Amino acid sequence: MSEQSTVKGFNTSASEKVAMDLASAKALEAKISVRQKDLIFVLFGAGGNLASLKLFLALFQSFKEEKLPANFTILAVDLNPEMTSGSFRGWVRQDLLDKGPESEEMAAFLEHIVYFPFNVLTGNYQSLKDKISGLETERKVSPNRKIIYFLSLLPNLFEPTIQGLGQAGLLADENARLAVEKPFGSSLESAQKLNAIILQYCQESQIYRMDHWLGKETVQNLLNFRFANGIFEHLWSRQFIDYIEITAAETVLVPDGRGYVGALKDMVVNHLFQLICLLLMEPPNSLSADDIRDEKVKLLRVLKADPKFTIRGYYEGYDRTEETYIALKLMVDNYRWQGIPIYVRPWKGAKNKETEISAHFKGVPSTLFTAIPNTLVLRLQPDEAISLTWNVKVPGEPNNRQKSLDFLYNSKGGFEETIPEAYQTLIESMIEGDRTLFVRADEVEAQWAVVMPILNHWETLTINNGHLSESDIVHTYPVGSDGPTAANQILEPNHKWRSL
Ligand SMILES: NC(=O)C1=CN([C@@H]2O[C@H](COP(=O)(O)OP(=O)(O)OC[C@H]3O[C@@H](n4cnc5c(N)ncnc54)[C@H](OP(=O)(O)O)[C@@H]3O)[C@@H](O)[C@H]2O)C=CC1
Ligand SMILES: O=C1O[C@H](COP(=O)(O)O)[C@@H](O)[C@H](O)[C@H]1O
Repeated sequence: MSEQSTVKGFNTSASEKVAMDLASAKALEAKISVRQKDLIFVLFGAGGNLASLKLFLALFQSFKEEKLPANFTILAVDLNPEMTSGSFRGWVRQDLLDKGPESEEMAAFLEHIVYFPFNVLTGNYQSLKDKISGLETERKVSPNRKIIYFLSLLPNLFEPTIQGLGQAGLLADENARLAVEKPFGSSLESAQKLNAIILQYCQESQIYRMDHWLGKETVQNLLNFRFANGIFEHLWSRQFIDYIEITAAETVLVPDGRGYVGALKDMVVNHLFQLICLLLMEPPNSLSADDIRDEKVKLLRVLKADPKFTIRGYYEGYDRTEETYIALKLMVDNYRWQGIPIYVRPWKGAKNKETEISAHFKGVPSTLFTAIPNTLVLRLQPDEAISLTWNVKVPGEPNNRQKSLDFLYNSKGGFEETIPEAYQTLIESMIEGDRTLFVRADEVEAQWAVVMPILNHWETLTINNGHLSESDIVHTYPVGSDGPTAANQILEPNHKWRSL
């Protein structure tokens, strides 16, 4: 009989324990190897929103958890020529204090930041190169250090920056990595152009295209949910599922700043398509970055959008043109999913922030019971959870009542671990050189190809011909609502949006 011990409430056999010990030893080995290789993290747009909201916090958290190399420097690049390393550190310090308590590690972390004023459009990249060489000497950085160029810039600055870095020879270095924030282009053509420019100067293996949703634990958990549990995968097809619904409701309104591109380009062509891929793709041959991405691309190539099944909206009081709401009916033209609608609807100005996937199962034949079909809800944020509705007999009555069986992804569900911020996970993966959570060039292009029929159709619309169909009108909706009611028109009979 095998020796049993209890780990977090589960019985664990000796062989399972050995496997767990080996996994922890491997993780420790990876951590040690990351800490031993020096790092220069060149952050373009270091004074911007994303840096302030997420990036410095993520870097600081990794620093506290000793997941950054012992010798690392953050070269913070931004426009302001008045700023010095001292004043910039003060800005970052205040930013961190706005989000959490003072801690003894903060001063030590800030010492690793050096500010460099540089205009990516007009600057001389040789001066950036010299700055980096100077830091390497000053800070005794080893010649085989890693260097990450992280473009936290508005998209119109990606191409000139990559060209500048490339022409200065900064990307030719085999230890150089390039991280590019979304959006990757604004159409298939522009995405192809951006990819071509990137690939002119780098190998695909050096590139980390960021979609921060891939760093979310609940998004990663989609693979575990599907491929580590025997029960659902057998039901995961057109035979048992009636339709799938993805809701991404945000309370925030469109920020005043620049760069909002509308719900389709901002949310669907990256975050929501990534969810759809992980949810519907075939099992990958392995968990390697390329095996997973191969399956995602295969799925994207059969994902179909139709402008006729699209509803656009913007919230009342909005004074710009890009839609703040979109609802789409998508179809997957393959053996497993043919005929099953995938409805998606992201919007801003919702009552609550909620991101969830609902798989609505087919009902039972109605000869014995009247029952509500089962729904499996994967709740990605906030209050991460998995919930299954089922029908149960009401005591003393012949009827059924719908109940739900809930698993909470927190301490109540048996997880004491804190869920890391997506950007922390992504930055650590990038340092380790693991590209699983990043988007490949062909994946980006396949994503854009799905929505091109919609974008092309929108281009051809003449707004004032008086005969616009529902799918061509941009509907309004009140802030705090579930979006325009016109979204019901793209649903097939007996399908319903879940109410929030
Ligand atoms: N904010 C967010 O929550 C998210 C953002 N993203 C993506 O991250 C990227 C950055 O977004 P965000 O931080 O919001 O943008 P911001 O405009 O806030 O930040 C960009 C920074 O770059 C600076 N900058 C502008 N022009 C130049 C230049 N020519 N040379 C050097 N620096 C320059 C800006 O300075 P100045 O302000 O003085 O112009 C600013 O500090 C975008 O691609 C966005 O789509 C992705 C996910 C979420
Ligand atoms: O990339 C983006 O994502 C956010 C939503 O991300 P979340 O982590 O807060 O769920 C969205 O508000 C923003 O418009 C978009 O660019």
